[in-house]
Amino acid sequence: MPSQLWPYVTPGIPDEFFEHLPGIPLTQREIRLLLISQLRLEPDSVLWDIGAGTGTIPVEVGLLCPKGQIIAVERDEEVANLIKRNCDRFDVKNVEIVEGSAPECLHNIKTAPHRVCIEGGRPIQEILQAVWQYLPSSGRVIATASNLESLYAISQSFSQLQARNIEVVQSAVNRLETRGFSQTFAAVDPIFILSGEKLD
Ligand SMILES: C[S@@+](CC[C@H](N)C(=O)[O-])C[C@H]1O[C@@H](n2cnc3c(N)ncnc32)[C@H](O)[C@@H]1O
Repeated sequence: MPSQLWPYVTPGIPDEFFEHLPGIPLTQREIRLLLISQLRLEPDSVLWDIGAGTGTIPVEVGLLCPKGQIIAVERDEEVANLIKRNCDRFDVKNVEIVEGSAPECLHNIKTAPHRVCIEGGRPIQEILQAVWQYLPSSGRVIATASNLESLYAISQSFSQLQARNIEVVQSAVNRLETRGFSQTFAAVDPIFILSGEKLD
């Protein structure tokens, strides 16, 4: 049953459709689309979204893969409640919210992941190493970096974990905005998206 708020089968929900709290990060639409495409989801994939924030990824993936299962991990209680409200807003039923800090809370999750999205989870190297223990062969991890230190940390971890088929993409997105009397292109913050697979 498609959501009334987003009745389309394609992802790409406008940012302003989500409930958004001041100071709580939200992955902007075009970046979200890149992340979702890199996840290479199957209809029944189990996705762990670590550092789920406003919950835009669980909502989009929940609508895209109604037979899949999304585990949204978020350390902040107020933000975890926001994820729940955003899932309710889009009538998404296949998201379980785990409130806790990764990597410590990961052992509470009952279902192993086929795909893992790590966005903003700190400490990133420890999270990646922990996630790798739960990931089955052919499982896939994507992680984002907004600065050189995170880019290096993720890249080094992938190398230590012997991740295969590594890809790195940097976004460059501009949106037309009205500023005063002008129509101006404004840059969406660029981000690196790294992906790697576990192949035994
Ligand atoms: C960049 S935001 C994610 C935005 C999200 N993808 C969205 O679209 O709304 C990162 C989130 O990760 C959470 N976080 C950071 N470190 C964490 C950790 N170790 N365990 C769980 N959550 C964490 C923060 O509280 C924050 O809400």
